[in-house]
Amino acid sequence: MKPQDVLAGKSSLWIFGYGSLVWKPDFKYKRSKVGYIGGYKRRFWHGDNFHRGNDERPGRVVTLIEDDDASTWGVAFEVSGAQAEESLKYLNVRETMCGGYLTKMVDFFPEGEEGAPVQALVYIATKDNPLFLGYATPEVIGFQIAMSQGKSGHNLEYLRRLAEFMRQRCPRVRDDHLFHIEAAALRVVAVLLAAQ
Ligand SMILES: N[C@@H](CCC(=O)N[C@@H](CS)C(=O)NCC(=O)O)C(=O)O
Repeated sequence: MKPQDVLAGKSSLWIFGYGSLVWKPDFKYKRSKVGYIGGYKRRFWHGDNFHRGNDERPGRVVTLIEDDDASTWGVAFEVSGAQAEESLKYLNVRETMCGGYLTKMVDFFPEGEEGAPVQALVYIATKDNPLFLGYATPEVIGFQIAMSQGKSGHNLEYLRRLAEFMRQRCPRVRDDHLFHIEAAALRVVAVLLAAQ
């Protein structure tokens, strides 16, 4: 796949989303497919002081951490021609608000399709990103998410919509990290409501 062919509309580019992109791509695309990439685990280890948090109280969003034994489920979006140009321009702005994400081409395996994987572009926030927060327990992450909000909305919305996507579109996939954090965040909300 040559970039000039994608921009000329002669071939397509697939963009893999695994965080907010699965429920809010906010760019035009030809079609989308649910599926997974191998060699990475999704973790709420990246800070966000814009979309879902601020400088005083950064939110937590997901990134991908290399792990040969892991896979991450999400959605790949097919773009071509003007759509490709517009989506890449848009994502470069959206993702750089969180300190910037690297881009990589990875093998994407569409659900239910036997053939060869599709090459897809993925945005990854690496450990040397200034906003990288790294490991914390589900309780700590859940608390941070329950208490953060930014210009795109509350961090809880980000968490709940990703969890809902996994429950509805990938019901057979086990994602303990995601669901333990969701349960922890909801416990914080319950305590705050009870204290009112
Ligand atoms: N690269 C991730 C997106 C990670 C992510 O959620 N990035 C934040 C920026 S740090 C975002 O787009 N937030 C938009 C929002 O929270 O509405 C994906 O493939 O879904």
